[in-house]
Amino acid sequence: MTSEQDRIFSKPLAKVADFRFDDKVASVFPDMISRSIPGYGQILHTLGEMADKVVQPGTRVYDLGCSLGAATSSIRRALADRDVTMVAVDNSEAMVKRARDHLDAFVSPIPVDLVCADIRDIEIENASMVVLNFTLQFLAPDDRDALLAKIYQGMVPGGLLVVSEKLVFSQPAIHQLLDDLHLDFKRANGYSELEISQKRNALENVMRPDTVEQHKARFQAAGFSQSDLWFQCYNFASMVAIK
Ligand SMILES: Nc1ncnc2c1ncn2[C@@H]1O[C@H](C[S@+](CC[C@H]([NH3+])C(=O)[O-])CC(=O)[O-])[C@@H](O)[C@H]1O
Ligand SMILES: O=C(O)C(=O)Cc1ccccc1
Repeated sequence: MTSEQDRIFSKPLAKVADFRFDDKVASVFPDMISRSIPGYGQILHTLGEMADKVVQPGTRVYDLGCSLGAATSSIRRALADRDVTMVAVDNSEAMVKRARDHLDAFVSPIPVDLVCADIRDIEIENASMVVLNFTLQFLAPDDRDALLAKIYQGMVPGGLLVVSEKLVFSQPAIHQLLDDLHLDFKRANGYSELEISQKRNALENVMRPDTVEQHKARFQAAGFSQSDLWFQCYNFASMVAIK
């Protein structure tokens, strides 16, 4: 369960391949994500606090695109001995393999059904909380509406959906400013210009962020009666939607 420093893009690459959640990425993931996403730790902590308020007994909590299970762990810790089942899903075998060890390291009576599957293919049932923590942006844009509709259908009344994402902005000067601040955040966390630009190229075809307006319209189209932003740092945000 050792986690190393992310140096994946530190050497010049002849050709930058599309970013994949493979073994190499999984082995450095905690370091990579905490040095890349401003507010990541704060968001994880708050997911636990939100769970404490909204999760209903006898229901399920879903963590979709769970990677190593960081959001699941935070929520599971906060829920202590509540009568709930957690379902954590990721389609990267490398991630799921390691997630098991991370989850086993914390003793809890709350069972976690850890599934290696595409979140577009799984059933969602009896959910009082669903988390998409930086996952929706990796889905083909055309598949996003259907996923949200499926989540809505599988939730109990009063259930909470949390969606954290990188954002883009329709106003170009705002976009530039917030993107620059994010790049400074990565520099301050020790990433070189080469690492930053090669990773950016690798993500170009794989991660397609939406505007906050697109997210809000999607929540509404899926049926959610209320939604809003609860956290933003630069071009990274987390939103809540309530059934
Ligand atoms: N269609 C899909 N089906 C299942 N999993 C998918 C799919 N597409 C992508 N993934 C998975 O979504 C995760 C996105 S990372 C989430 C961080 C985590 N939530 C965290 O709170 O630490 C975010 C990031 O790296 O920026 C990866 O593990 C992918 O394998
Ligand atoms: O690194 C970045 O610039 C990102 O936008 C976020 C990210 C973090 C971890 C894996 C993939 C993307």
